[in-house]
Amino acid sequence: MHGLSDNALLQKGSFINGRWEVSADTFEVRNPANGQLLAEISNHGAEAATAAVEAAYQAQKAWAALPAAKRAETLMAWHDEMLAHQEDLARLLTLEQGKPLAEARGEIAYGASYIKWFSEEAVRIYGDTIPAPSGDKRLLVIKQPVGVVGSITPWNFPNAMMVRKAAPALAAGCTFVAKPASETPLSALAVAELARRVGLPDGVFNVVVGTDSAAIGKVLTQHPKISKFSFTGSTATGSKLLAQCAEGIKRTSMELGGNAPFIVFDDADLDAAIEGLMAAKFRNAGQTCVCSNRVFVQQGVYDAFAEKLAKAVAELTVGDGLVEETKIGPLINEAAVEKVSDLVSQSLSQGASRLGSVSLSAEQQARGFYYPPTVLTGVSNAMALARNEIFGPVVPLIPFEDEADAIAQANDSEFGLAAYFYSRDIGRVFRVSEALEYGMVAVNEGILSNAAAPFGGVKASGHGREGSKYGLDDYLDIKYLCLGGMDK
Ligand SMILES: NC(=O)c1ccc[n+]([C@@H]2O[C@H](COP(=O)([O-])OP(=O)(O)OC[C@H]3O[C@@H](n4cnc5c(N)ncnc54)[C@H](O)[C@@H]3O)[C@@H](O)[C@H]2O)c1
Ligand SMILES: O=C[C@H](O)CS(=O)(=O)O
Repeated sequence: MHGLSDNALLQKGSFINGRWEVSADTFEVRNPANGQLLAEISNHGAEAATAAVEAAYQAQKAWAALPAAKRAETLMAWHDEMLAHQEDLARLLTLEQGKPLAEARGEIAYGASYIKWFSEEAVRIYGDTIPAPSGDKRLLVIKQPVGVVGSITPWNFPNAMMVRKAAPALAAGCTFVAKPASETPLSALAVAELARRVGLPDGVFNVVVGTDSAAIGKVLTQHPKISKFSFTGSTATGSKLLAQCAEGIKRTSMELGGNAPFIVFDDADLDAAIEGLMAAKFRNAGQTCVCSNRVFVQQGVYDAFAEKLAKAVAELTVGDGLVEETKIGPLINEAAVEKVSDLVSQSLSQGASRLGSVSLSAEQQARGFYYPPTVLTGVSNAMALARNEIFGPVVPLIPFEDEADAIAQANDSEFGLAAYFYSRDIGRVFRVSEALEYGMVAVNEGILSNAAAPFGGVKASGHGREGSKYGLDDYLDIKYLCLGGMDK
């Protein structure tokens, strides 16, 4: 079915306590490229989420008591299975989310790299001894898993966003209850099937699927046996869920929305900047949290850069992600197309101009949720495209005068996730990197994400870090031990 080699990877129920649970009530998953029905998935809610949390709680102490090397071994087996089934996982991902197959393959490898990274970190959860203030004491610090983790993730990276949380959680000795987006549950369920095959103990990793995200979310943010909630999604939803977590003083990680500036100084290598922008903007048809959202170009190179960019964008092929030549797949749904269209219309009415665009075929206009890659010039930081996360293949070009102007405009946003700039001046590289109010800054580079790096934002883009040596801290509690009477 659906061209899979291993049809058992297409699961349709929730994965709770090591078992597949199905319900008569179902919801549809459809291909955004053509509306094809892919599967009817069990529509679970609060009851299933509660059962998953209880199972995770029962499993957590035994999982944490395993030697870290044993947890690491199981995680690596999970990693190996993901790569062994990379093609099927990528195909499922493209079918339900729409991104080109090559990008989907990349997402599977990216997700697996977090499992590998944290299988290696699992055996390096060190504590401290602290010089005591008096001879009768010894001071120690140990780190312990926070407990049961609830997780909710978005549709744009349906494999990697969930795995990027599960890997450190399980490595730390926590257990995990995930709710994927109902637009794209198949990828999460396939990962759960691989977890079952490698022998993750029952209850350690659970996936609950359903359309009543609020009901499931209430359990994952407020159940007494939930210790930590980790969310990736929009800032609006993150804010709601953070408030729900506050009632029970849950630990949280929030990976939220972005509005990335991409700054091209007049001393930049323009061809390198074009290459970097094409990567930073058009990945997943512009539907990533770190996509460049506002492109600031210094006046002296504005026209030359705009001309080069228009040529590069005109080469982009739009189509079904399963077609190897496709570079730009569909957006996730009709509402996403309408949102991008509205932002472009508003900005044009506010004075922007359309420099270039790619034509959609009659079929693409009739079926699927396609939006043509588009370049707009004469945009200002006050226009709708600059004030909102576009989440589509649209590039607004905004001119700037000098370094101070670029920094001021780039920082004029409530978001603070990723920022990019191109300059060959080492003094400018340090001045601008330090002045930008973002959690991540890429210099002369368009792709900054990898498992070794601390991924996360500041301001309305959230808190916490995923990946890197810092990533485990989000799933560990620090315990201070004070040993007295040591002089007797
Ligand atoms: N910072 C990051 O790492 C990162 C990564 C990917 C996406 N994002 C952000 O996610 C957004 C796009 O994803 P989206 O449209 O799916 O976001 P969204 O916030 O609408 O949905 C995210 C998840 O939250 C669930 N959800 C929605 N409302 C809920 C509620 N009231 N209670 C519980 N769960 C609820 C959804 O079902 C989905 O699983 C963009 O803003 C993007 O920037 C951020
Ligand atoms: O959309 C958000 C993802 O975190 C993007 S990335 O693949 O991690 O760069």
